[in-house]
Amino acid sequence: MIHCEGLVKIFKSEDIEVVALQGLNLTVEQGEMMAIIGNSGSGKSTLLNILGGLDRPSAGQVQVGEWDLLKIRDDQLVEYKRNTVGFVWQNNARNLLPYLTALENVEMPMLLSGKLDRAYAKQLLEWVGLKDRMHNKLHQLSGGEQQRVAIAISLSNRPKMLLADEPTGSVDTATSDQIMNIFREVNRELGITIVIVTHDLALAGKVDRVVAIRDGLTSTEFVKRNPNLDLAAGDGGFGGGLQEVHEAFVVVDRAGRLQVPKEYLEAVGIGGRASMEFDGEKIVITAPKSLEGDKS
Ligand SMILES: Nc1ncnc2c1ncn2[C@@H]1O[C@H](COP(=O)(O)OP(=O)(O)OP(=O)(O)O)[C@@H](O)[C@H]1O
Repeated sequence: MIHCEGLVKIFKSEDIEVVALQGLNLTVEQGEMMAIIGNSGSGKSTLLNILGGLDRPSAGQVQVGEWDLLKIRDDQLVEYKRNTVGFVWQNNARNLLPYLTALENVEMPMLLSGKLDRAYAKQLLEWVGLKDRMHNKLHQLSGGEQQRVAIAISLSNRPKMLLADEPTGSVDTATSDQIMNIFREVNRELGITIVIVTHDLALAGKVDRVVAIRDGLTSTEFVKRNPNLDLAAGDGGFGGGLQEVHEAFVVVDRAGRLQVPKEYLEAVGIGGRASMEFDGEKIVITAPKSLEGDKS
C-alpha cells in the first residue's frame, strides 16, 4: 500500500535548511495496522503529512496505492486526499464543526464530495460506540467522544488508508484503549491500512508492527511475535514492554546502510569511523583497529 524509498524532505526558509527526512525507507502492506515511533523532531509528522498529501516530498520515491506522490498533479492530489486517505489528529477541533450534531459532522465530508450516505454515517457512529449520541451537538460531547466522532469522520469517504497523528495524545487511558480497539475493529472489518504516529509505547504494543524513526531515517523495526496477543500496557521503556511482545530488527536499506544507536557507538568509543569484520557468521563493528594499535 505504502512504499517509500530514499524519501527526503527539506524545509527551506530564508537562511536555514532543515533536513527532516534524509532518505527514509518504509513499506506498509495493504491491511496492515502499524505504528511509527520516534523522539520529538525525528520526522514522524513530516512523514505523515507527506503520506496524507498535505506536504510535498523533496526527493526520493513515495508511492501510495496507485499514486506516485512525487509526481502527482495538484488536481490529482485533491482527489487523493478525498478518496484514498483519512486523517485523525490529536487535536480533533481541526476535524469538527461544534455547532453541528455528531451525525451532521460525519455527513459533511460526504456532502462535500457529493456522496451523501446517511445509513453509512450512522453505521460509522455505531461502530465508534456513539449510536445513542449521534444527534447531540459536538459541544455536548466529551473530549473522548469527540475524538471518536473524528474517527468516524475520517472514515466517511471510505478511504483505503487511515493516518493518525498522536490520536490518543489528549485522552485518558480508558479512552485511549477504546480508540485503539476501534482502530483494530475498522482495520479488521474494512481491511483498511492504518498508520499511527505516537510517542506512547503502550499504544505501540497494540499494533502488529512498530517502526522507529531516528533523525529522519527508519532505524529499528519491532514485529509482533504473537499477532493474537495485545499488550495491555508498556512499562515506558523503549526496550521494555515493546520488546516483550515484539521482536526487534535493525533496518538495512538496499545499499546496505543501517543506523547504529548512538548509545552503542559511545559505549565502544566509535566516532567518525569504525572497523568491521566478518567472521563467517557475524559482522562485528568495533572502534578503529589502528587507533587501538596507537594506544599500545
Ligand atoms: N514547516 C517546517 N519548516 C521548517 N522546519 C520544519 C517544518 N516542519 C518540521 N520541521 C523540522 O523538521 C524536523 C522534523 O519535524 P517533525 O515535526 O516531522 O518531527 P516529529 O517527529 O513529528 O516531532 P514531534 O513528535 O515533536 O511532533 C524538525 O527538526 C522540525 O523542526
